[in-house]
Amino acid sequence: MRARHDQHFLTDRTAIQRIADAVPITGKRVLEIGPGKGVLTQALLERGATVIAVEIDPLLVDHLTNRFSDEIEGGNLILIHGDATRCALPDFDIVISNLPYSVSSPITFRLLEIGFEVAILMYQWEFARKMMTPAGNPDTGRLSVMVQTYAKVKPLLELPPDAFSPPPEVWSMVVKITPAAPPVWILDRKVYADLVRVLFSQRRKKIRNCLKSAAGIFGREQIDSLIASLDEEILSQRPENLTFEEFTELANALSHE
Ligand SMILES: C[S@@+](CC[C@H](N)C(=O)[O-])C[C@H]1O[C@@H](n2cnc3c(N)ncnc32)[C@H](O)[C@@H]1O
Repeated sequence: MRARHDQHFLTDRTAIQRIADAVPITGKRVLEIGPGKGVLTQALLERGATVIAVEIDPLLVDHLTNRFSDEIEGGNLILIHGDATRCALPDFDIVISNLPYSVSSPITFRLLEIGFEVAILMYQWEFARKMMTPAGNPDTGRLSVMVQTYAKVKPLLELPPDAFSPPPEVWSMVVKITPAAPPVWILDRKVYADLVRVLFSQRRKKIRNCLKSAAGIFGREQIDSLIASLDEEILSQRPENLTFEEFTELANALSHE
């Protein structure tokens, strides 16, 4: 049975230290999503960070409130009871979290939209691999294209199920995500995000048909003139075959200057 709220608590002491030491955090505002019982929170506080911890489970919020009453009172820990996919978040510099795996995707998209200096995040192993798959590869998808358009992702640590209690059924991977300028200038980031979403929602279709079915979003005239301007070589590709430059070229052609 899957644990409620993905509650698998990290017990491997070396892994906790390596995650907390992955980037310098003294004096930084660190967002931790899903602090659980607070093992990573403790390590982050010990390194001189101000931690903003967002936990969905009221029982764990009570536990954290008791465990860290001094740090909360001193302003070093801001504890938020809420759903990190949607609750209001104060400003932060860095994100360090052992994420709840069932909401990895919406949380990652949200963090990229908000922006951060660097993120050290633990994901389900397969999810992390997918995120690092380059464009133009059969395994690529909306997540990999969006993440790699705006950031560099580097693997840091792989963890077996027995690093957690209770052990999950899957392996985990910690990655470092560093925001970076897109390879090609994107005129309108919303249009780019909409286009990538639309293309990968029909990933088995060719680009011509994907674009035709997106007329409701971008306008019939815009889509017709884009299709008329494109080479057959692009129109007959599938989304997974496009490069970052080609996604940008299509999105820029649909953007208003
Ligand atoms: C994999 S556990 C990690 C716990 C802790 N960081 C650790 O390493 O031991 C995920 C944590 O995220 C919390 N959680 C699940 N969904 C959440 C959400 N949408 N927003 C905030 N916290 C969430 C769970 O209650 C749980 O404490």
